[in-house]
Amino acid sequence: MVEVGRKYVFDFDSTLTRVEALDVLAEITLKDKANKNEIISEIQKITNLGIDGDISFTESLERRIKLLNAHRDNLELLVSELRQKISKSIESNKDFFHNYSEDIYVISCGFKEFIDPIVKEYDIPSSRVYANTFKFDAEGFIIGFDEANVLASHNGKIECLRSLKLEGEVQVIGDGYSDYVMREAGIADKFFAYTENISREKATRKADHVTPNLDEFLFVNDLPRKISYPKNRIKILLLENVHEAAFVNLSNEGFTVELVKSSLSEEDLIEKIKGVHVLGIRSKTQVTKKVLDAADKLMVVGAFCIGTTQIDLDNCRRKGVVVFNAPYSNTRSVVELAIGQIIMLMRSVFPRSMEIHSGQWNKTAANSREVRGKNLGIVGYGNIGKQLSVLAEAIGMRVYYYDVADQLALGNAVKCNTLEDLLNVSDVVTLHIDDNKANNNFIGEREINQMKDGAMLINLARGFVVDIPAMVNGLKSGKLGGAAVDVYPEEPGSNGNFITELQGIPNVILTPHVGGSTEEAQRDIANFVPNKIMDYINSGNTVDAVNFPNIRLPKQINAHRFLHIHKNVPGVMAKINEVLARYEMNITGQYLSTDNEVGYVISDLDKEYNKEVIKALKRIENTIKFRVLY
Ligand SMILES: NC(=O)c1ccc[n+]([C@@H]2O[C@H](COP(=O)([O-])OP(=O)(O)OC[C@H]3O[C@@H](n4cnc5c(N)ncnc54)[C@H](O)[C@@H]3O)[C@@H](O)[C@H]2O)c1
Ligand SMILES: O=C(O)CC[C@@H](O)C(=O)O
Repeated sequence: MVEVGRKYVFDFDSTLTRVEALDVLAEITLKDKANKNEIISEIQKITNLGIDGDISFTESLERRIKLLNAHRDNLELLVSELRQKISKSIESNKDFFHNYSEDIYVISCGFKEFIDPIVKEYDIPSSRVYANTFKFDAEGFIIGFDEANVLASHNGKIECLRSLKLEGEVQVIGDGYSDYVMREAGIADKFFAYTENISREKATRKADHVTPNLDEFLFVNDLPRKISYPKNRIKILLLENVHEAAFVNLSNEGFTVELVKSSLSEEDLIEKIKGVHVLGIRSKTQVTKKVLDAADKLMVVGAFCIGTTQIDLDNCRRKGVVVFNAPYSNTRSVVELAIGQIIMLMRSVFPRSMEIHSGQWNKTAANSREVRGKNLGIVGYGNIGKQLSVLAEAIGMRVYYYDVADQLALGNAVKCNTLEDLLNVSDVVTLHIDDNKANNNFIGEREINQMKDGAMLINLARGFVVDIPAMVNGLKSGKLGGAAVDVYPEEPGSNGNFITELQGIPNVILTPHVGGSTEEAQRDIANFVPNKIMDYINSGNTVDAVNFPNIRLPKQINAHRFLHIHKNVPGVMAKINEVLARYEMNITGQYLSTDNEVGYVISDLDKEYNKEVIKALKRIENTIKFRVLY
């Protein structure tokens, strides 16, 4: 045991449990009352006034007990409900209460009738629980409390703790001002404001340390704990207005998350990335070598989109930074937009719409054609190209496709052996090739000339795949009958002014890179990518990482997990096992995956370990990153 003589004084309501017990009791006793909600909110109001010290505690207790109208028989159900409502990190660190039982006290203004049975399961005996007791009438109704108990009076916790005459450093852990006062009175040495369930400004402002969970408390005290590094210490920076569900998902997991609406320039990101463990971006933010060099803590980059060429994937890998993306979430959205654009272009809807906006009625069938029976050329038959193929056939189009990879035709789609074959035959050409830099100016003057006269060109892939001046010439000369462009060689980092040579050309639909920007897609991405991030941080899983050896692992129970990322050179694995053997660690599972440059080894170990083993593992030559999970 680390610190001899230190004493830990815990509050009960909203600290050891996620709730205020009297609120739960109110739910039980008032469940059949018509005005239940009103009474409960009145009780909560009174509870908060008492906790923050705005009314005397005695008054708060008296008023609540009257409103509660509870009976002794209700207490059994209350205890069983409270058992389900132990704070998450208290529950996961039950061993701490077991191992330090002698040094742990509960001082609460709640009631022993429900606190004792709960904390007993955490090895805190009734003799170290200081709390109020109820008074019952002859029929068993709760009619009051023992007024002689110091805890029934204002700031009673001070007197209670004083009377205990505890020796050694006394640390108080609680959510309320009434816990802080013990520190203010000089009887406790430190006050930890416990915010896992509620954050009370009055308590956090005064605290020596704000602890969002027990993991953090154990971490700062260097005490044994369930997870080696508290999640609240993991900083996540989300840029480019990613869907707020991502913020909610990651915050609920306990991480510290910051949301920024726009992308950041390289210079600003270099400044901001310091201390960040996880970076979330979309297509605009460039994660360059310089950014990575400035990133002292970075473990993961989450691309909340499909494309990843904005990220220096190789340098990420070399630095042990794992990159995830969302390869499927927005594909349907892009496909639906493509279908809409095909129809709008073929019917010349935008010129007709522009005319009428400027006060002109031009009812005509010129340049207005059905899509039924027309040839659609899909370039890039991947996740988007294939879905589009199916939907386009469903509205009667004949689909041709071209892909550098050997892709199986869906439905009646016809595979073209060359791009030229596809361009020659298509009434509409739509681009869905990936964001590989080799695709720069993939469609230029030569390719446009290979298209049918008056054919349409759609680019929903990446701006740089089309030579814009060639496209402009094609449109102005009439070679192209129209175009829809969603992506541009240079796109702004945030909303505002934007100039392109394509502006003002008839039958050209311009959208600001919104192919994947639907509520459905963004919400799906905001679940998908955070899940990947959490899985990596919590278990070490790298399944679906775009730049890293993939390992899928079960969550380990009752084991320690060491994650070792190293340069893939001969002998590292042997050295890892040599160190583990030297420290007599028993390996219960070991997983290795490598690529040309990097090796990723996960070792599960079944016993308490000497901290020196960690230093020794970090010292192994060619180590890139090392992390202990639990
Ligand atoms: N506009 C938007 O908002 C938006 C949204 C999502 C995706 N995208 C972009 O759409 C594109 C397609 O996405 P996906 O998920 O279908 O990708 P994918 O990787 O599943 O498919 C791309 C296909 O293109 C093929 N390909 C690559 N280069 C080629 C070339 N030179 N010639 C022929 N085929 C080639 C690949 O073999 C692959 O089959 C990507 O560039 C992506 O970034 C844009
Ligand atoms: O949302 C974005 O910024 C990019 C959308 C799209 O281009 C993608 O790569 O998924």
